[in-house]
Amino acid sequence: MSILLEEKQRAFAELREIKANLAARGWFPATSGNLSVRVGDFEPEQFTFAITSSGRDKSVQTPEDFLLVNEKGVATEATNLKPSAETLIHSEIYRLTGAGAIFHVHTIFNNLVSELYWERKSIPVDGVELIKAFNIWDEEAQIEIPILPNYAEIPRIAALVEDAIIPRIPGIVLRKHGIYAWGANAFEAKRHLEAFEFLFEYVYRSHLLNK
Ligand SMILES: CSCCC(=O)C(=O)COP(=O)(O)O
Ligand SMILES: [Zn+2]
Repeated sequence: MSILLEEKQRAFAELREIKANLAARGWFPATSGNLSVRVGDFEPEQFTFAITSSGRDKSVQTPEDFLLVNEKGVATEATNLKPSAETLIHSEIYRLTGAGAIFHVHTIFNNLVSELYWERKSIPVDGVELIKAFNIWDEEAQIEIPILPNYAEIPRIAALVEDAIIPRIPGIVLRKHGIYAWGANAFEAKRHLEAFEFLFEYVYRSHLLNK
């Protein structure tokens, strides 16, 4: 699949902007986190996406921050850059959802609630207005946000994604690790990520209040 230079530049510019925005909130501590945006045509078995390079300080902007990879996570252009260590999780989410963008961050609140609700394997949220950010408009909606184990081997986590995805919930949490939030495009993925983080803080604080 050939990607036009223009499409690549647009994707990198989008990632650069979202990276700076999320970094300003402190959502990439210690080089953690990764971001991707899909580029070009999509078929579940063949697609391309732009993703952050691995291990870099995501709070600084450099010419080496992003690269293009295919659905197997292999670079599609000659480069010395290494894609995110978690690229296979992005690939699997794209394959299964056809999303346009995926953002992954580690925060204190997503780590805390993933442990608090680990045995349940999902984080319950009841009747909070911001659930509407997921386009769920029922009054007093109740949702469950899935939690997966944080295995050291990324392919083992990727293999669990298919069974974990709940179609109306655009995110998955890894235990004591972080969240993957996605959307049809970068605007929607950011809205979803912000909603998840708001809800995690709400869930954690209400747990303390009810103790
Ligand atoms: C120091 S963070 C450990 C790896 C991780 O969870 C992460 O999100 C960043 O990995 P990447 O390879 O995308 O930099
Ligand atoms: Zn991570």
